[in-house]
Amino acid sequence: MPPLLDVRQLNKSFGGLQVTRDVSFALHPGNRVGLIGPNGAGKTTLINLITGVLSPSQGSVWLKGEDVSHWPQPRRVQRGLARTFQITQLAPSLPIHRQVELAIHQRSGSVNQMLRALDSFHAVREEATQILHTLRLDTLAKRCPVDLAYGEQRLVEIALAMALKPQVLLLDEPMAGVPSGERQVVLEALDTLPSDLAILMIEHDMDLVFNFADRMLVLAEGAVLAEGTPQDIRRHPAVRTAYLGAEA
Ligand SMILES: Nc1ncnc2c1ncn2[C@@H]1O[C@H](COP(=O)(O)OP(=O)(O)OP(=O)(O)O)[C@@H](O)[C@H]1O
Repeated sequence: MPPLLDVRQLNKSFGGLQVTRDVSFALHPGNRVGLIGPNGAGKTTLINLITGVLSPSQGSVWLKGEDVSHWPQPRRVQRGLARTFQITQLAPSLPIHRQVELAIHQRSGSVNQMLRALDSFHAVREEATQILHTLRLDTLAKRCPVDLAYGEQRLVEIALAMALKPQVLLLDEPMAGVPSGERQVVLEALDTLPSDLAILMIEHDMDLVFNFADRMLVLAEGAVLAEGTPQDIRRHPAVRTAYLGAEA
């Protein structure tokens, strides 16, 4: 079976500045891969190339055996790719259950259909309830993001991504801005994600990413500096010098 996500020798330049250099890696069902690198290493650019915000200068992106390098973002979502964002993108005053329902409607293409069987609305409601339950957000279903703690808002972002039924999930700094008292809730929710989902996590919180990932990818100056198990990466001399420094 082809990988769920296959990134092949990706290169991206902005004018004379090359920010992605020959990056290749693959994700298979159940993989938990951590993507780390110093500021400006090219992590966000790589995510943008994978999701279709940017087109590669060279190289290609494959989803389930199909070259999607020039597909628009929504078509990549339909093929099983979802992402969360570094900064929360939630509608502040819409109850979270509604937001998840809307994402499900969007996935199933029914958001613009005026005449629909009541049954299908019921099914969407049930599915939204299930997603919120899995992420332990059931008690907050009727609340709006504006009334939630920041860590809870990050979980709603993950719920919205899960409503797209992805096979590959890109988590862009899920802990960004989450106060220490709320981190455990986020950690526990990440553990509830389906085991066959392939996840690529960008995260500056080293403890989190090293615990979460079974494989690490280290970017430096746009290129893959090292790849391996978290244990290998902690010991890797070039990574220690270039990135982890005193933290290693
Ligand atoms: N649209 C653009 N035009 C020109 N240069 C860009 C553009 N987007 C990113 N860059 C440059 O590409 C390099 C990589 O940026 P990128 O945001 O991908 O890094 P990053 O690893 O995500 O950094 P951070 O951890 O700070 O978010 C940086 O030098 C940045 O200034």
